[in-house]
Amino acid sequence: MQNGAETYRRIATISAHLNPSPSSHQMEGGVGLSRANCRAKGGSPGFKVAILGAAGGIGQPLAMLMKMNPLVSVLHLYDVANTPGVTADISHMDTGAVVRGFLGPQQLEDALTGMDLVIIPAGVPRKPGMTRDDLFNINAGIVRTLCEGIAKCCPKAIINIISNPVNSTVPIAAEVFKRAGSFDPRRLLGVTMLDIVRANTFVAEVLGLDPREVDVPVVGGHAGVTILPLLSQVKPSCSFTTEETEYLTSRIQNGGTEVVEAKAGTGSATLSMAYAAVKFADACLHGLRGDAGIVECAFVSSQVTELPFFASKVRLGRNGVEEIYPLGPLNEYERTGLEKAKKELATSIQKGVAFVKK
Ligand SMILES: NC(=O)c1ccc[n+]([C@@H]2O[C@H](COP(=O)([O-])OP(=O)(O)OC[C@H]3O[C@@H](n4cnc5c(N)ncnc54)[C@H](O)[C@@H]3O)[C@@H](O)[C@H]2O)c1
Ligand SMILES: O=C(O)C[C@H](O)C(=O)O
Repeated sequence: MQNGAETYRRIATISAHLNPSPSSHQMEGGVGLSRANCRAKGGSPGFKVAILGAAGGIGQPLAMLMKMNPLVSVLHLYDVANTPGVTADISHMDTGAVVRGFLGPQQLEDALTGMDLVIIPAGVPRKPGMTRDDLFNINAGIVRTLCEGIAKCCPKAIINIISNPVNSTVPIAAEVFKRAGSFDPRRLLGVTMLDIVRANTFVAEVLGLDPREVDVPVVGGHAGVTILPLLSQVKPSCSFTTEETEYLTSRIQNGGTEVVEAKAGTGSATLSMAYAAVKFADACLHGLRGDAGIVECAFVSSQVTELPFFASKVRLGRNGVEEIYPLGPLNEYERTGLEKAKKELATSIQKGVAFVKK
């Protein structure tokens, strides 16, 4: 038997579906706001997550996978195009998270207010022949604007930056937050998880193992020689010939280009990236929840080297990055790689900082 409140909830749901507010571009599963409020009040406890660039090649599968994450209670999908369709589609999945869509800059603040975690895959991808740095001119401005919104509306949120070039967009975000007086280095993380996912896969192939059993630390940054796999620290413990080391290092460093070339002008990695982004976001949410022993590699504000940002293993907790681990013992091949990585990283970091300061 239905009680009065339940009957009211059902009538409100049906009426919202039949009479969506024509003045509102903000979408609750494509049907209007009253249903959103109704469901959100009764919704399961969990974290509020926003995806900025949610209608893109990464954004869509990422939104789908986050809708399946039991730690997420509210999922905000923001883009400058196509969010109504993506929101309507994803909202029909019978999982716990309430989905709301936001379209265009006027709705950015609504999309961000109250968020615990903001994931940013907004921006243009590479075409064959381009470097990630070639994306700087367009993506730098996009990341700056989105981070200005974050500084205003959810300055305590954990930020996962996917937009390339990560080696510059993370420093851009940091400068924006510093200017706003809200920079907390623990809460800003560049997503390098795809490098780890690839490294685990390629190393497992060489070793004849299940990739789920393999753990390869990848440090430095997220472009070319700045992607530095530490093959001497692979778990389970193993060794590689010089030929294997060179093959694996090159394949891991060029994994993104391998996909860009295979996609022949239609974009870069989207599905494996969405998988990696969710793996990383899920680790951040487990940290936020207070789970112990959550360790992943990420590109963060760091003192592991003389550079202000560097990717290495970090422990995630209630405040984001709780601890940054040193690189551990490196062999001669890795030490040479580290010097090359640092040289390129220094330039990319400086370029990002200068972009906001100019
Ligand atoms: N960190 C990594 O490992 C990694 C991996 C793959 C791709 N990427 C990067 O992720 C970015 C997105 O790739 P994609 O394949 O999803 O591209 P895409 O073009 O398919 O999607 C990008 C989305 O961003 C949206 N967008 C553009 N400007 C925006 C703004 N101002 N605010 C909000 N949304 C905006 C677009 O409308 C589009 O929906 C690229 O920069 C790519 O290089 C990073
Ligand atoms: O390679 C790209 O441009 C996208 C991304 O950074 C990747 O590593 O796949």
